[in-house]
Amino acid sequence: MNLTQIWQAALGAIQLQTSRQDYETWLRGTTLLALDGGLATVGTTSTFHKEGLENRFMAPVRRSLGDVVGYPVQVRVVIANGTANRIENYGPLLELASNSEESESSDRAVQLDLSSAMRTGMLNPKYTFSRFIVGSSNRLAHAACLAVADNPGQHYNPLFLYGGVGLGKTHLLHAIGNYVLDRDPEINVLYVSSEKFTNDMINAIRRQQTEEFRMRYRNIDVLLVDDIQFIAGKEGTQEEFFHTFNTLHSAAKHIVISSDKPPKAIPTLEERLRSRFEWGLIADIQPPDLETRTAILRTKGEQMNVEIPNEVIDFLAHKVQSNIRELEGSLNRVAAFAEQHGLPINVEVATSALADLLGSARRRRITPDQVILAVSEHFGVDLRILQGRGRSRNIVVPRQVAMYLLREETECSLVDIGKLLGGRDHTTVMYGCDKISEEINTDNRLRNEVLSIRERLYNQAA
Ligand SMILES: Nc1ncnc2c1ncn2[C@@H]1O[C@H](COP(=O)(O)OP(=O)(O)OP(=O)(O)O)[C@@H](O)[C@H]1O
Repeated sequence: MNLTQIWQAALGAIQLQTSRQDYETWLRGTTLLALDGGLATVGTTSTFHKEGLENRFMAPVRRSLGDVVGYPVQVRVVIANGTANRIENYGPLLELASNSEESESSDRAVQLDLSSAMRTGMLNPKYTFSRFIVGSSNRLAHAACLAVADNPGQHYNPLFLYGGVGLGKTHLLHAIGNYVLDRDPEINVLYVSSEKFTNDMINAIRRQQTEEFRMRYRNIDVLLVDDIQFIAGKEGTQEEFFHTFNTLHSAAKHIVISSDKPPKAIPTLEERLRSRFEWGLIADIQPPDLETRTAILRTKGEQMNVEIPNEVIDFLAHKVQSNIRELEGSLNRVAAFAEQHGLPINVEVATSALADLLGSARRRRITPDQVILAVSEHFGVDLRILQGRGRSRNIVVPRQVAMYLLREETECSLVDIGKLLGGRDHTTVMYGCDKISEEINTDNRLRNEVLSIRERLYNQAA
């Protein structure tokens, strides 16, 4: 076995003993760099991750590695950049991303000279690359946007960004526009939401100005379209956008599109548009990890010129996990609350300022029994059958949904889940979790079932 294979095998064993969140945060981006005379060198991405691994995971890492190689090993952790496999596949992009000094200085220029933003009339001068914190959740999207901004019309055309609410899609679209204009004010950049595109088109038809509308949209060098999912189901808009897309693309003009889901998962999107959206590069933005949330809070605090103690940053970063807009909002709220009441910023004050938000976070303390019961009631499947050995078809999906929700909503490991659901093997559990997690992207009915069980769980625990 080579180092990668040894590490994959060891990680597989560690994954069984840790919660999903811990695995994703501390172990996923690591690599085995060397194994020499019983000393294993494990690479991770930051001091923060190194300390986390050393403090919490040395025993399982040593044990699992020892089991794989068949002799006892000592482990040391080092910081090695670019360890995540997914990222290594994008070497040229990363080079650009790490070499972004130039973009930072030009971003500063954009902030000082607001005139370029005024000229376009719609770019937010604060949404620049230098104000965008990069972490494992958005590294690919950021690197791809920087590559496009550096050479519009060249690679990754179209660039399709997708991700959940408040994760930075709009910020990145504006950052491309700001960067491009800062370098060359003559370039014709247009940022538009798909709703605005639709309204412009409807107005043009009403006023019999469709030629002007087409001229406007088809003479652009860099077209940035936000929230394309709203175009779904609107046949006339899709038709018009299809022609706009073709005209721009064939003239080597750049198109960057954002959406809350990948092209395949946008319902009622015409096939010819879907396939075009897949021509270039599709990059996702995931919810930020703890390290990125911490960095965002630190930077926002500095930008607000307010000193935020580390324990408050840590507190907020743990409480608000899935939406950067909410993360920023919580920081603003704490600062405003402290100022309003003449109090210092500390964890106690933050707890008071965010009382309602923390109420909703408490809801998330869900037990495995609650999950199994909620799934059983939702699908009308007897608890004993759900937790039994039977494999009839009508049980398989509810049981896989239970596996998925136990993995997502509780601290259960794959092995624990297997025990709860009829003494199943961890690979069966992993297969079930992966299957549901993929299918809810494309199967609306299943997604709604999972959402409604989740809602029931959150309401119960509130
Ligand atoms: N990586 C980041 N670094 C710094 N700030 C960020 C980052 N990601 C998002 N933000 C900030 O979070 C807020 C929400 O981001 P944005 O509006 O770009 O999200 P979005 O993905 O477009 O959301 P929506 O789906 O609601 O349109 C903005 O103020 C943005 O500046």
